[in-house]
Amino acid sequence: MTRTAAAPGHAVTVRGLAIASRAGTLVHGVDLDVPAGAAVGLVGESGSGKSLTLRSVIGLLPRGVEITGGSIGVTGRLGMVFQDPSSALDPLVTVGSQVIEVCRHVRGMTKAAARRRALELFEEVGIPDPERRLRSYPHELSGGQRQRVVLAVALAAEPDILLCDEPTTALDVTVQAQVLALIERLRVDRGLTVVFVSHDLAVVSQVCSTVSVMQAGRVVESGTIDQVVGAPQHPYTRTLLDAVLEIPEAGAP
Ligand SMILES: Nc1ncnc2c1ncn2[C@@H]1O[C@H](COP(=O)(O)OP(=O)(O)OP(=O)(O)O)[C@@H](O)[C@H]1O
Repeated sequence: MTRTAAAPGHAVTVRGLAIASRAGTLVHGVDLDVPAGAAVGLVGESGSGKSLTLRSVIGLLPRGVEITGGSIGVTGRLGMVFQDPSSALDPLVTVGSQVIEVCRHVRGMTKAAARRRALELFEEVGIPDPERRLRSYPHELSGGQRQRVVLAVALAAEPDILLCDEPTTALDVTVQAQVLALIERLRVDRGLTVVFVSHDLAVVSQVCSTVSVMQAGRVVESGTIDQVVGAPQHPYTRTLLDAVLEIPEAGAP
């Protein structure tokens, strides 16, 4: 496996990525192009290889799973947001300290500067009463607020590229929409590049301009959201779309 810079104008370029465990190949020759500043989705059912593909970009594969072929190009600093905000945060440390730690150790700030920065980051991600919230423990916050804290922790390292693995799946629908809107605002305001993994094509459509559909470790279709949702070419994409269309609209009879 070779690690290089991304292709010109891109934040991430993956070519022919193969990932395997002792049991066999899990991801087969995946290509992915993520233009700088864009939001690109990876969608597919559980086990299709989305998470392993995303994790290989940041070099965080589980034990016993390794990259066996291909190349990954990255230009910029990477940050990652996981599905479950509870496991991403230390339950015994105040949420403010968790952001301050990153500012101090990754950005080399003094304690006072790191605290000021943590306050700014809490404001940026829309945590109400941020001064007081800095002193809260994770269990004292709602799921949506915890995921905002997780975003603040990720942003504290000043990433250029945010890798999101099902960041809203554990949240109820209204809160999910708020967190998706926040990710979109952060992308626009900060010029972040976003790679967004979800099993839900509707969620990906809210954040991303292009999407790759994965099935059984392969990309079976990719294109703009309009192309993939409007005129799906692969039968598996149609199955994913049908699953979305079966969900009744809120307030529908
Ligand atoms: N630690 C591991 N050891 C062995 N196989 C694994 C490991 N993690 C994942 N796999 C296998 O790799 C394949 C792809 O998993 P991956 O987590 O990328 O799928 P996914 O599409 O992200 O699904 P999910 O949303 O459930 O995480 C699956 O068949 C899974 O069983």
